[in-house]
Amino acid sequence: MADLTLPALRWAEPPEGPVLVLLDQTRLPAQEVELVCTDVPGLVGAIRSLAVRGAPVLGLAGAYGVALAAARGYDVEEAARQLAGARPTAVNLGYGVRRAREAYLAAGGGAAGAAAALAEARALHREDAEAGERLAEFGHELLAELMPGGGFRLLTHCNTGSLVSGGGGTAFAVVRAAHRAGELRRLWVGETRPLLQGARLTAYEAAREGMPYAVLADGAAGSLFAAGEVDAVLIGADRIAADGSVANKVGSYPLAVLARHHDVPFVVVAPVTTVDPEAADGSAIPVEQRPGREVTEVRPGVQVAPVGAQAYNPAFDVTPPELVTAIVTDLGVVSPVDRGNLADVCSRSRSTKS
Ligand SMILES: CSC[C@@H](O)[C@@H](O)C(=O)COP(=O)(O)O
Repeated sequence: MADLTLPALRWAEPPEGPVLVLLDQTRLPAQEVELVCTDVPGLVGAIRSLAVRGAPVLGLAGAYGVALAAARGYDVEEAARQLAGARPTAVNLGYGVRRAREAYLAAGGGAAGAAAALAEARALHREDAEAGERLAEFGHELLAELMPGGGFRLLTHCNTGSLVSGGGGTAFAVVRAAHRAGELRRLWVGETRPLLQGARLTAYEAAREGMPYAVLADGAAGSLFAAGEVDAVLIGADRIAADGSVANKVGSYPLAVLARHHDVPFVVVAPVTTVDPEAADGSAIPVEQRPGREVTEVRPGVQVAPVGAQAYNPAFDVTPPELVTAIVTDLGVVSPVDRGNLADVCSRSRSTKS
């Protein structure tokens, strides 16, 4: 099977010095353009503008960002602080920064520290790709248990494919596994207002894979459920609290409510690096508020609301554990209402992070 995954980022060492090369996700699907980051402010800007986005790959960007700062002789502590603060919700960003920074310090800084930070970023990259393979396997098995016989009609939100990871992604990796097994009847792709990660990015990845997919306006999800057209919802996560509350792209929570009303499984797919055992519940998860113009404009400079309109633009919402059927992690599938089980995953996650 051809490898259709897209490298969201890569480290390169041209003669002018090391760089982090990003596939600029703000330009997809119209253009496949690379964005070359030579310094930390450039990378922080790319993270904030969503040129690179999605929880696991933010962890990689953070780790490579520390390696970049170290390799180019910048102040690594300041770089780590700026990178970790670039976006607040995805716990993976701080995790990636921390791992590379600790490797740098443990090697004594300088050139040895720079080499250690890069080696750590590369290790995280490999681990994330491996985690994606396990997510696909466990998630695919879960689909077969929930809906024996295949022919799945799956609804997803935002973008969770290879653009968000060092490998095949999270929820989209499960969809891909079902598709490759000939079991995907339809992938419903929520457009994901306001920045359209579903319509622009998930549809782009689905098209590359030759999946039977259709894009819907977010507001059309209700009538789609009512028509009995959805067998399961599969989404990713930016941070999962210890009680199983799931922060993900805004619009996920309404889908969970709809899924419960229509008795449809609502499944979250995320590596354990996305579990934050220090967040006791959803109220402890910081939700990023983004500029109102993302809502009042259809694209930069093209206003759809009256000039001066106020806007409410949280980037994420939090789904309470009682609405989540299952969380597929790379260590296994857990039910968030079974607290003991999730606590066990959290503690295994903690030991792999230390
Ligand atoms: C593994 S992908 C899970 C989430 O990171 C994804 O669904 C999401 O909400 C990304 O939001 P974004 O604002 O595009 O970074």
